[in-house]
Amino acid sequence: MIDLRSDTVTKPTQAMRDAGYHAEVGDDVYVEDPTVNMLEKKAAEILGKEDALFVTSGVQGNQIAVLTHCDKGNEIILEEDSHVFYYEGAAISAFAGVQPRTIRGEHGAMDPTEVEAAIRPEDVHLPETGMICVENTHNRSGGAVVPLETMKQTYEVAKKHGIPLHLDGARLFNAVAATGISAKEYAAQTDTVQICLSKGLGAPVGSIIAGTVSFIQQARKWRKRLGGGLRQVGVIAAPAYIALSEMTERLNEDHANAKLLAKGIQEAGFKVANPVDTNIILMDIEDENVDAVGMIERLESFEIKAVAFGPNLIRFVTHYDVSTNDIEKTIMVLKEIKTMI
Ligand SMILES: Cc1ncc(COP(=O)(O)O)c(CN[C@H](C(=O)O)[C@H](C)O)c1O
Repeated sequence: MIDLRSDTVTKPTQAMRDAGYHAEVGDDVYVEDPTVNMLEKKAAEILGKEDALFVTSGVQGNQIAVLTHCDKGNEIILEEDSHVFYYEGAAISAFAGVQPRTIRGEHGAMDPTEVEAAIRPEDVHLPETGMICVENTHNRSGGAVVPLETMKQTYEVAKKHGIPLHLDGARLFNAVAATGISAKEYAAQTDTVQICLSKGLGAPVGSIIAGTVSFIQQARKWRKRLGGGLRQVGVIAAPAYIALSEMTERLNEDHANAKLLAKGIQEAGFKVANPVDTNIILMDIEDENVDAVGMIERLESFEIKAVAFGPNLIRFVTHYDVSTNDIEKTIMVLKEIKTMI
């Protein structure tokens, strides 16, 4: 089985499993788990933030950021295909009582001028803009890297208007690997940032949110309110620590595999819809005699898994558990399928 559905399917390495087994633990509600404390300290250092908090998932991290930054009745500005808007079950409204103000980005990057134009003026009729949310890399644009300059200009707008900027950096380290720009430099253009340890970095569970000491203090309270008060969390924080400290360097391997697959998709006679900056490839089958559901079924008959990103769009994601050999097999299968449709 070659699983190209997502980098969320990565399984922990043996070293991660051993680390979890041997982890020193304590009750994290009393902030006494030495392993998660070490992970949070390391994450804050890497991201150049005062403090950090381990959370159970990227969604929990993003939603805690919304709950901490915003008040009920606020509006948040975010990209129309962003994860926070598209895939988090309207949690921003369900939990935080805020409404989205979406902007269509170019390869996932919102135009800072459009962001500024969307900020609400003070008026009794209008919601206050409570937060601006950026996503880098941008999942639904095919893992597109949002340029640092765009992030800088967006953050300038946010600071000018006194509005907090949160980065959904679920795949931030993929942007780092693609550009050579450090996580700290990207995070410097944000007030708060969420990074996933459980995707391409291979941890079994977990994300980190980072920001000021005061933000993390409030975020810890919101995490508790959401039932996220973790006890002997070192068992999963130890693998996450390995993910953060040892698994970022290898992401270029995933990017090379992604480019190899993109080339093979084109050789097989299909179209690639994105520039393939990182580890995500979008295959456009609009002109084919099969839709996304039919293509997924055909791939599965050859023991290859992918996901539909639209009626005629297939997403493939490369990751730690996909080898170059798997990519070559996938290309051969696509060539075979092309002769069948
Ligand atoms: C940009 C971004 N931010 C946040 C999340 C949520 O992370 P988790 O809650 O799954 O840990 C995801 C997960 N993305 C998943 C995937 O790509 O397969 C699905 C779509 O939820 C994400 O892509």
